Amino acid sequence: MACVLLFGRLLPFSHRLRGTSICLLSLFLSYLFYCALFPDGAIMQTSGDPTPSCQRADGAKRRLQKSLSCLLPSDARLSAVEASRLKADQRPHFAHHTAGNGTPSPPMSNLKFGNKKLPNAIIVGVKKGGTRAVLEFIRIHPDVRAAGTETHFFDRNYDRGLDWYRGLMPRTLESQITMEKTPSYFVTKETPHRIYTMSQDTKLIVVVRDPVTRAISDYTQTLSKTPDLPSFQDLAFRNQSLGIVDMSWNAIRIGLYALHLENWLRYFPLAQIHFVSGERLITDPAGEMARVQDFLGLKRIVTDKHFYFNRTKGFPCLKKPESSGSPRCLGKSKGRTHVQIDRDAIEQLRDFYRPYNVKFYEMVGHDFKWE
Ligand SMILES: Nc1ncnc2c1ncn2[C@@H]1O[C@H](COP(=O)(O)OS(=O)(=O)O)[C@@H](OP(=O)(O)O)[C@H]1O
Repeated sequence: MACVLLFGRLLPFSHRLRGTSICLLSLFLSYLFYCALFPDGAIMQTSGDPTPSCQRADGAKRRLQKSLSCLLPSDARLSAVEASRLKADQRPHFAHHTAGNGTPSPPMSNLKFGNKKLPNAIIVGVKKGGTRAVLEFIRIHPDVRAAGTETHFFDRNYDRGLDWYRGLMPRTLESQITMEKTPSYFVTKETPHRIYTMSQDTKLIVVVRDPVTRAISDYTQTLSKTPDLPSFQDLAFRNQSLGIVDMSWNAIRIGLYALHLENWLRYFPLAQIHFVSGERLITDPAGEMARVQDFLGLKRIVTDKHFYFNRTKGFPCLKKPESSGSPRCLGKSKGRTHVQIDRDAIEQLRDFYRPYNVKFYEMVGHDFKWE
């Protein structure tokens, strides 16, 4: 427009006519060029996000993927690979998603930004079973978003209310499921009823591990924080020569899986609880994660191509993601060298746990072979 006015002032009419035509033609060509570059209006969507990586447009396909991920707040942002998977797999995994949680369905306009929702699935235990590994492995699935830290809502923070709890959750798209993990839930008496009150459709995951190894792992962790702790044997036995185990010691009590499970089965059917083998999670993480994905109604996207065995750590770690970053192993507090416990004490504990383990195998219909 400025161009037309300028010509109008400076040039005679015939020149003006020609100048105006050139001006209009160049405007028209610019418009055509713009349309060819941004055929889907993606530029409108991404322009709201000042992140440089979101403004880059290199290729129509990649731009489409990016436009989806750029719509999310940074904590909910997906990699381009995840975004394309998400588009390909938009089926609802949890029919009860919203109604079951008492969370109203968000209006369509909110979908692109995601909403904080109460969890659909919770890893409820057990402490030192491998809960962090399961959470970190499942959350690479594009249809899963998880609270990073343990919320302890149903045991320590219940008085804060469900809105507080929901506030701790990441934003999710309607097709994504929300998860959290707090291992102490499994042994807290009130928790099953409280989760049931939130939603009786909540899916529960329990990572179980040989209770003797679990107890030693638990003790090793406490010792690392409290160096003057009494010996493992002093805590584990009321009278070691008589083989009387102290069931009131938490590290022992947590391993009585059959007893704790009874409490959960008062509220949830067995089919709604999935048990992950803590041992197989280390030897075959992809196999265990395939079962977790099936249980959650997710497409099997986390597979053996995501893992490698890190010899230094002695555990499976996550490979470098396609987009960026470096290979990821769990932190130093996962996979500690255990305190040496004498063989007799271990045998005594095995004898102690055997009937509880057998009962547990019967209850869940699976032999975990903790011998
Ligand atoms: N991939 C991988 N990397 C590291 N560690 C792994 C992994 N998979 C399972 N584990 C086992 O997880 C144990 C810790 O369990 P949790 O994460 O449930 O511990 S906690 O309750 O949250 O403190 C931890 O126990 P310790 O070996 O006794 O430290 C590990 O044996």
